[in-house]
Amino acid sequence: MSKEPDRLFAQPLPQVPDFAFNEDVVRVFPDMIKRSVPGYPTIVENLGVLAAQFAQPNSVLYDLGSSLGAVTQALRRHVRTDGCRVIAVDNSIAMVERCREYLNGQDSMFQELLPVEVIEGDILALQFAPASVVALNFTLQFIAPDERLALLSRIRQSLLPGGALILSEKLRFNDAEEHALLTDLHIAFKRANGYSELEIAQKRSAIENVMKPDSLEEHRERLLAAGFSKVVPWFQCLNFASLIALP
Ligand SMILES: Nc1ncnc2c1ncn2[C@@H]1O[C@H](C[S@+](CC[C@H]([NH3+])C(=O)[O-])CC(=O)[O-])[C@@H](O)[C@H]1O
Ligand SMILES: O=C(O)C(=O)Cc1ccccc1
Repeated sequence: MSKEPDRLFAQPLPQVPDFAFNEDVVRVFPDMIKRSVPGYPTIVENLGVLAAQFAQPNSVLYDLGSSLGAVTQALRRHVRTDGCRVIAVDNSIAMVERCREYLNGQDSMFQELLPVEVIEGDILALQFAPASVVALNFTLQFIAPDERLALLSRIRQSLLPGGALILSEKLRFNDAEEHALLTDLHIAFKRANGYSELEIAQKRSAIENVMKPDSLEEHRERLLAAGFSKVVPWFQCLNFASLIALP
């Protein structure tokens, strides 16, 4: 994957455009997500470990909003269950092209990886096959809030017994003090990773219209409303968390 550093918001912009997963973002994405999301490498690596516990024979593992395929590759490395295959889906053409290149490269270096198909498409329009693992790793927060319940319900319907949805998201907090503290600590994390005050401010204004985080309580209630029976948080670092939802 590209090692180009993220300097997308380093210069003052007369008007900060809404954030989009375009070519410019794709080029710097691995650096951007690692320096912006506390715990990201831990979440991705352990998603593979978790998935191996839920994978059922002859089923599909979905990586929804796959970006450059980091989660897909963790699934392919850890899951050894017979007859499993991974379907990665993203609606950014730029992401999908680079994702296919990356995964092809991995195929030429390692044997025994699960087969994978990378689909360019909207996860809201996807026809789900019977699935044992569905990963939504920092993707639901970019889906329009009024579409989220229907999407989770369709995922729930596609899940096989013994399977799981793994949902990672940036969190918002209903308690104003808790929200302010964790937001400040996230800014400190970004600063410690070399982002300037200008970069932090411009990125914040770029994402505010396109990325709408929910609280942990909202996630839990919506997952239960979608038909999941149990919601178990397994990771939190500052205002970023990952949940296991069981069918
Ligand atoms: N409706 C949609 N349909 C398909 N894809 C979508 C949609 N909306 C957004 N996306 C895609 O969801 C991804 C979200 S990034 C996921 C990181 C990855 N999971 C990772 O673990 O590296 C999260 C982030 O950058 O914070 C982008 O690639 C979008 O194009
Ligand atoms: O950068 C941030 O503040 C975030 O909340 C995370 C993020 C990471 C990558 C793309 C968009 C948002």
